[in-house]
Amino acid sequence: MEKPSSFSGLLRTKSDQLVEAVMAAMKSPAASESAEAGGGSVGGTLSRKPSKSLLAAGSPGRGATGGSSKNTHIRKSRSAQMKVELDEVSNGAALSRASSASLGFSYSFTGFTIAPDDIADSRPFSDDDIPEDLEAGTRKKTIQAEPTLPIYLKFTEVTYKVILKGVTSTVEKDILNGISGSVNPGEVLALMGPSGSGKTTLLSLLGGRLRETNTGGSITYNDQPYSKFLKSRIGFVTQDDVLFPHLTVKETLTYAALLRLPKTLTKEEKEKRAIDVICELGLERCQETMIGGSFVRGVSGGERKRVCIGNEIIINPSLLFLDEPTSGLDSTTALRIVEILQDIAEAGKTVVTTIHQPSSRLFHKFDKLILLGKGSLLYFGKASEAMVYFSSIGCSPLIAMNPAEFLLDLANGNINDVSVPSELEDKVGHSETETRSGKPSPAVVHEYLVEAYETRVADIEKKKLMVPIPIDEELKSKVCNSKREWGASWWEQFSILFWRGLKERRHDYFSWLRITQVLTTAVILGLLWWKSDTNSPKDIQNQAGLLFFISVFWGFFPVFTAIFTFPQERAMLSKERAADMYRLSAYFVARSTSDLPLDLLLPVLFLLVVYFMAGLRKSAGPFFLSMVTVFLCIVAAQGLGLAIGATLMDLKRATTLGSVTVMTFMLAGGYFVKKVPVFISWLRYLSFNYHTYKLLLKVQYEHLTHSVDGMKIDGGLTEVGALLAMVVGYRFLAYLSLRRMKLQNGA
Ligand SMILES: Nc1ncnc2c1ncn2[C@@H]1O[C@H](COP(=O)(O)OP(=O)(O)OP(=O)(O)O)[C@@H](O)[C@H]1O
Repeated sequence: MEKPSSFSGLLRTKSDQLVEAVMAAMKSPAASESAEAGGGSVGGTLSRKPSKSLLAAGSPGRGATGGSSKNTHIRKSRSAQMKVELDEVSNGAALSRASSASLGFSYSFTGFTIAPDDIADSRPFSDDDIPEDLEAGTRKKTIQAEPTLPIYLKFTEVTYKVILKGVTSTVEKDILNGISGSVNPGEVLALMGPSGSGKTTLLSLLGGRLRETNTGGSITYNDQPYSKFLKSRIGFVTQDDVLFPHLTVKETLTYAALLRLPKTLTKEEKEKRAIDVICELGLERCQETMIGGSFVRGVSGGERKRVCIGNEIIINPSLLFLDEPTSGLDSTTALRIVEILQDIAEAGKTVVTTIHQPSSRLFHKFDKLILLGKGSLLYFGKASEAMVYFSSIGCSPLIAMNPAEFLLDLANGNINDVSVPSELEDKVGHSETETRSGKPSPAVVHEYLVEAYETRVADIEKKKLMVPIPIDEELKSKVCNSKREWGASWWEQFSILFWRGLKERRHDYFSWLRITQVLTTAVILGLLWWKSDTNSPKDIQNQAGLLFFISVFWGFFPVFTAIFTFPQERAMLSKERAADMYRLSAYFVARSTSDLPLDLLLPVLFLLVVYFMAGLRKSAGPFFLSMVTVFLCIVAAQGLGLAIGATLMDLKRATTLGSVTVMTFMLAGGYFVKKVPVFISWLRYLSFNYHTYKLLLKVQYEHLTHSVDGMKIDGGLTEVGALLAMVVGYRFLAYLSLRRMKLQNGA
């Protein structure tokens, strides 16, 4: 084919041809079929590569179906005739091709107007959006070209309910009521339905992310139940973009590659894979840009979504689940994302996606469709046959509308612009609104649609699900393998997570605010205790106040910084653990040590200022021992913060408990209360302030006295032992709490 002078030039030429083809289609039913067939090739030229659904829509088989349903309608009424034309639009896809080719201009003929939604959806790709090499056809599309284990997903009579506990009673709520369907390698299944209809719940169940006792029915992968093996074969893009805001696009994908790709690949090969995914998703221009978040400006919403998809497709998954990948994106970006999904499916993967309100262009790109309404199945089958099915049960749009909009209206029970069969019209109730509108209530429409699907289609579809999948037993049994395959050894995981943690928090790391805060406190303390001496017991007591403050200061801050560690990363941890990216122990050790360098640098600066300004014991030994004591206090206090955060996983509750604990430990630290009742005196042994204070007293005054202000100065080993036990014990508690969280999530 002759190369057009520009991409938009090509589109304009083809759109003119399409307008003619569509006009011919509108004039005669027979001509509509030939127009469709002709349109197929045009549509193929329009998309960046021949789209499966467009080509399929142009096939004689599908055209014939659209034609026969149309003839039935023509015999009915004038409004039915209108419907016929609309059916032709949606089923034959000729007009949808025309609308996508019309590229933003509206046209009206024979009383038919392209729906405004379609026009809005028909914005052209800008030439800038098309990478030059791709446009010229020199770049080979490589998305996920490597073969993977094909996975056939089948689900029968899937149910899910939640138990809602009220103050006085417990209520069971059905979220899904017997959903059945299937999707094969090479296909994209779209889950559609109004908000709250159960799309996310169904997707989570299919993706193995929701495995609770209150589920029913069967979900099989190559006719086998879910196994741990699948965790590393499934990509799951969640509705919310869970990414580290301070990593760049390239860093995000590189760390994902290093952690998730199999050990058989070298580090260089994994890094190259990340670059390939960047190119394949068209993220080259923003690869060095930070992801960004609520407070940091970063990549755009569409780019962020593509990074999320990249994070999952980097492992070349056999099954890819996406929860509303196009929400909040403009129609052109949404189209690009759906085209990427098509590419992935065409490479032999199985793709399931929820979608809120796709434009007509997007709708025609899905192979299969599930329409849910209030947790019940209203339609499962080929997306291209959805309109035919609803026509067959007497529901068709009365005005031109995007098929997805029509289906969502139906699923919502809104039949304002929909012709309905007489049996449904007869069910108009006596309520004021129903009498006024002359339409049955949404609940009645819902009931009718559920019943229609149950009686006309469900059994046929269920029988199809009984047919064994066409792959050999060896491949089927692979899915049953419950052995986990880690992408990296424990040490590699630790080191990758450690460096990732450092990079993510690099902006915090040398935060001048923190350094200024610590130095200012040190200077104020130095001035208040300026050149203090130890000539008398009273002077020693005065100086001891400074030592107690140091033990409180370095016990307080680490608790409150560590409390945030796990609750803040909860979503990321759940997501990555669900994908078996690393061992929890590797993450835990990396995360709890990656902040240590700065946490230990700040007290050095602090002590250098305070120690010499306040005139503490001037020799190297006491200085370094004081430093080690403060280090021990910090690491023990951090342990407590980690344990509280990991146990509660809720910042509000954790900070409340943290402040009560820190205050109690400070009071039991031995400075304020001298005569503690015996029954509560054990509390001081739990206080890191108490042990730190005793050690600091020992370091400063053991050569002068045996006790300071009633505190006995002794060997110090007990205090060191107690602090070390806290360092390990609190961390162990934090680790166990994280494990428990994992079990609760079923990940
Ligand atoms: N754990 C739960 N407790 C109570 N209700 C729940 C729970 N999980 C889901 N639901 C309810 O189940 C219904 C379906 O939720 P789901 O998130 O699957 O809907 P959705 O179709 O994905 O909605 P949206 O399009 O708005 O994301 C909603 O009414 C939701 O409130």
